[in-house]
Amino acid sequence: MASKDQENEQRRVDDVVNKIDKRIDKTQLEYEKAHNETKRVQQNYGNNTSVNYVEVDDRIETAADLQQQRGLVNKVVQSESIVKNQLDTYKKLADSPYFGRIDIQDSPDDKPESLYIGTASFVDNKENFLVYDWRAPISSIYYNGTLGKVAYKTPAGNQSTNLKLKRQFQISHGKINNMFDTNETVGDEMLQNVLGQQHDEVMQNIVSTIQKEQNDIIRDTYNDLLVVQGVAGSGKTSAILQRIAFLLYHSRSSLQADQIILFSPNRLFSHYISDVLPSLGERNMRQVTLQEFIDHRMEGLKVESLFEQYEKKDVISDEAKSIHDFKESHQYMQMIYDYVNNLKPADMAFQDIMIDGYAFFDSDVIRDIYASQPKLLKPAEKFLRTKNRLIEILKKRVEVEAYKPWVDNEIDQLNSEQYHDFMIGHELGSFQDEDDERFFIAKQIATQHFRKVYDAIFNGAFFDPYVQYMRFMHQVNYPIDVSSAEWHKSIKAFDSLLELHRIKLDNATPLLYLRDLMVGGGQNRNMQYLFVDEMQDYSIAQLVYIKHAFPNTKINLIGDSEQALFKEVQAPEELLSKLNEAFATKKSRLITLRRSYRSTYPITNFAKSMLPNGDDIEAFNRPGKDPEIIIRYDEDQAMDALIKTAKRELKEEGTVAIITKNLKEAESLHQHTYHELHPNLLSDTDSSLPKGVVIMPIYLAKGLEFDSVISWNVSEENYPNEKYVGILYTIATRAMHSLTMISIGKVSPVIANSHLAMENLKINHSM
Ligand SMILES: Nc1ncnc2c1ncn2[C@@H]1O[C@H](COP(=O)(O)OP(=O)(O)OP(=O)(O)O)[C@@H](O)[C@H]1O
Repeated sequence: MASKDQENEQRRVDDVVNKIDKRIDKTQLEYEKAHNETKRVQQNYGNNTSVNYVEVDDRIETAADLQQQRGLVNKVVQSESIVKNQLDTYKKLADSPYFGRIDIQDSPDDKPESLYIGTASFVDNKENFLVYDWRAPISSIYYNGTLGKVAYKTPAGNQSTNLKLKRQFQISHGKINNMFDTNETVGDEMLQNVLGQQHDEVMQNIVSTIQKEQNDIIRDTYNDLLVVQGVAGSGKTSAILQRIAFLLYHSRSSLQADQIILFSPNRLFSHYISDVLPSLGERNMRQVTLQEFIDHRMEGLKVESLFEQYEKKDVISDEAKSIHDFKESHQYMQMIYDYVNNLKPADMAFQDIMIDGYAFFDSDVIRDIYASQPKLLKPAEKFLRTKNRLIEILKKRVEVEAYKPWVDNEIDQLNSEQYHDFMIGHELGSFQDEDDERFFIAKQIATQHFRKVYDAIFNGAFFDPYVQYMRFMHQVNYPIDVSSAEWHKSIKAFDSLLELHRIKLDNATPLLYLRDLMVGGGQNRNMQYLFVDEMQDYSIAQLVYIKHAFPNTKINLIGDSEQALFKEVQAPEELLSKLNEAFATKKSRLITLRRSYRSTYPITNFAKSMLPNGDDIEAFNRPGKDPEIIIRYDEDQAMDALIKTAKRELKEEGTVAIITKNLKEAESLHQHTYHELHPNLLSDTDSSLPKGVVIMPIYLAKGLEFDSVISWNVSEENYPNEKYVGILYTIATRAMHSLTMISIGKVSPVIANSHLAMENLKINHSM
């Protein structure tokens, strides 16, 4: 490219940066003004909150005043934060104002127009767009179109134009470091550059190099269910984060960041992606792991984690596995739904509400109240009405009780301080006579006495969801390959675990579903978008429950069936049809990403050769060294090799991860290498990635990436058959630049049986 071009472009950059700098100065002043205003109002509010409360009238006035003040504080805080955001955005733009340029010509008679695209818009004082936000409708041409006629969507309908030039820039500190003209959607040269860099502690946005298929994911506003199946490292997570930024821009007036929820695989991952949205000028969405979500709803019970379930996977019998699969199916959830909706009051697990050793409300009374509700109401509505009725009865009972001698006795024994406490909010003389005042206190004493009953009603404690779930299991049609003995054993096991306040994960979601359907609650109707990353690790039952919990959301499920650690691979189309059925969605779309960006060409080629359908994966052409396999014949030698390799990699690469099959292995490695490597052993409670060597079981490495990966003990003994391909594939694809595998003894057939794999490997028998 002629350097003249670059000079001209640099002049434009200088000019734009100059204007941005001036805007920064102006905005800085506005910010200071807003900040001072906030301080002033807050101080004023502070003074007002210390007013005298003695007189009732004063109090009312003060409350109204305070409310007004509080409103004012919120308003100024909000304006300050808007100006602060603007300032941050301008500062980012001043460093790198844009990354793309498109020249378009609507008709041959028009002069081509040059548009520059960056992470946010910048408009000069004369309303000229010097930079277009990457999410503006016109910017989609940059990501989608090759030169020639192109179409793009606008709120007013489809438009078309002629794309004459597409140029990419790498600008930092206001200087163009690189620029390329390209006919491709976003040229590989730029990608090579970005991908060749070392791993950052946190994930970076991909705004300047979004690929066409990723752009389809990002800009979809039509479908209610979007399923993205993409090979490892194809940018699924990157694309959905960009999508969230896009949605927040697209629906600015109706969508807030906290109306979007992302289910992420673990806390490390949550931390890893936490910078992407802020780097695009947006607030982070809500994030939760499945474990946190279920634990929160299962107060009081310890729920088995996905990781614990995974650790036990190897030792489970075929029949037990059938039961497990059954409980994780859509069919099982549907059975629960049908069961709940056809349940007769006589079969409901009501229980007495007890106080002082007697049944204040007998379960039969409760049952009768429930049974007297209109037949057509949903169970949860009947339940709510039952609660209301019980409260009514309780209130009447409290009034009657207030006249009883035991209450009189208690009043007589009150000291003056206790008496005064009961009178708070009621000035002396506000009652007609002494009896009136005494009754007022008597009612409070009786209410206090029956508080437990009130709480039990309020919390729905007159219904036992665990017993109900067991009754459900007793009557359900379990799969034919499961014997009656095994099924009943599983019910017993559920019961025994419950005694210990524990529950297995495959029972947790159906139980929660049953409870919510029976008693209501558990639903957040405010949430608008649901994202589930690493969806292959979720059962359909879990997804059904999550959707039930966020009923008004558009659903986005992102995953890679080949990386299934916890269950078998499922064909994406088959999965989509199951999901469509489970969610009853009308508008759905499956987007498949086949190109893998994370790893070098040799690593991706090796990883894909382990898979039966690996040829579908397209490796991005980034050169690098061949993966290496080190074979040793006893554990000590293997450990030596591991230490040497880790030291070497630490010198050459940034982050080094030793990844194991399970926690036990990780713990043992940590112990054995501690003095030599000072590694960090990561657990599922960790929320940030330390520097240096890290050791972790594969399920904690989900969604993450490292400059160098060492896969521990890929032997036949450890990974005996193709059931383990998902684990080995996931481990290999965490590596960006370097992959080493260590085997104690014969290598796993998953690796060895793939002739391509062995051809691609550098095999090392001595070191
Ligand atoms: N268009 C792109 N431009 C630049 N980098 C990209 C692009 N797409 C993906 N990448 C990079 O590739 C790597 C993998 O991306 P990401 O983690 O989003 O993939 P993934 O499909 O979610 O992976 P996995 O399923 O293996 O966890 C990241 O380093 C990301 O920055």
